[in-house]
Amino acid sequence: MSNTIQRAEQLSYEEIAVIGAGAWGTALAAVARRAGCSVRLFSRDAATAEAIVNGRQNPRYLPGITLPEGLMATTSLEQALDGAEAVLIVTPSGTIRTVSRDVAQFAPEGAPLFACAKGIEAQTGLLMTGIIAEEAPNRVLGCVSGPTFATETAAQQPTAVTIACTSSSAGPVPPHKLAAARMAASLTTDSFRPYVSDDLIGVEIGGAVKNVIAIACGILDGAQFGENARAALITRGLNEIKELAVVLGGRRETVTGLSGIGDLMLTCSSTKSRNFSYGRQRGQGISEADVFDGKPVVVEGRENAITITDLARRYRLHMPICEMVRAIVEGQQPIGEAFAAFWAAPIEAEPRAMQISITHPAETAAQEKFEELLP
Ligand SMILES: NC(=O)C1=CN([C@@H]2O[C@H](COP(=O)(O)OP(=O)(O)OC[C@H]3O[C@@H](n4cnc5c(N)ncnc54)[C@H](O)[C@@H]3O)[C@@H](O)[C@H]2O)C=CC1
Ligand SMILES: O=C(CO)COP(=O)(O)O
Repeated sequence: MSNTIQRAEQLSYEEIAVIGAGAWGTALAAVARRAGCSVRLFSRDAATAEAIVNGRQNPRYLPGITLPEGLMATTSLEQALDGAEAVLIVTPSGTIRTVSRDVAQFAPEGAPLFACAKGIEAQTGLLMTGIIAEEAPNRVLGCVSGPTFATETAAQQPTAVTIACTSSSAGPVPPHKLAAARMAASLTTDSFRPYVSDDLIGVEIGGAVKNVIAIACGILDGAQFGENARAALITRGLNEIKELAVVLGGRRETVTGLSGIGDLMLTCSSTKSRNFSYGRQRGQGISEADVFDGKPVVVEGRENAITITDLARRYRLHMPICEMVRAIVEGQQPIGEAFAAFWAAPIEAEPRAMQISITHPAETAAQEKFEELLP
């Protein structure tokens, strides 16, 4: 056993509750269990809970992966949270308000709550921890984010994440710093490596915006625009993440970390990503109704293209890639037209955000070119 893991064991939480037994909740629960914690995983589906406890499998979300021994699962939220020293909330971003309201009822006082979903709420424009702060006040809040496909993490392939925390109170050891360090220790194994940060906003913005950029990259891939274009979108997308993070009070350098460029690179270049796959299918000409053969799949960037651009507009910040994805998912513009408008933006200094101009002379030619390439 390495020194790092021995040190981590001393700081680690003993009892952790994980809320949400989908792909990522189950993978994180498995990591915490392998790191030596006692873990109770809440599943709203009885068959999933039963399969985890008795078969060490989650056949619906992580087929073929053997989970660690002793991982408990339950359909009772109260039981999952009973005695928990820390809680990981791992349901899709659109459910975080109701889930955290329920969690607040049963989570022991003082237990920090960590958001593991990626997104921004419609109407309020709040990040995940902002929502949790409203529903579960007076708690230390944190998030776990980074380049992490659940299947790889659950199969114990090397994975690194950022854990960020904040709290309003201070002390000799600020409680949020301690919580971040303790959660990092609780998730440290030979294959899982957390890094800590105190820039909650910067970390959460990276996770939310990268899903939208991944849709854009998927569309390009599906329409066979080539890899030069993808590299350009990733780079310009990183700029959009940075601009929004900074405007909201996050730090520029966080964007160059795991939760920023790390997650952006991963999600924008792999069909393991649901957001990238969704975009790819749309780029191949598959209609909104027929993507994923009509099956319900969590594609947060679709909704977040709207929530993020709404938020950016409030701050008079222009996010051209997110605006383009919004125009496509809302059906305001056909894909070729939306890309052409984006691509024909006036030339300006590279570090600045690009501006869309509907009068740019290159627009018509670019639009024709893109329409030619599209199916
Ligand atoms: N799958 C992945 O590789 C990763 C996912 N994430 C994030 O984790 C979050 C969850 O995603 P996944 O686990 O992949 O989704 P998933 O679709 O695999 O599972 C979602 C789970 O949440 C449960 N759920 C939905 N609504 C609920 C509610 N109201 N109460 C209790 N449980 C509820 C579902 O029953 C299901 O078990 C998302 O925000 C996603 O962005 C983050 C990193 C990696
Ligand atoms: O967040 C993820 C990887 O870090 C998972 O991405 P998708 O939701 O696109 O599958």
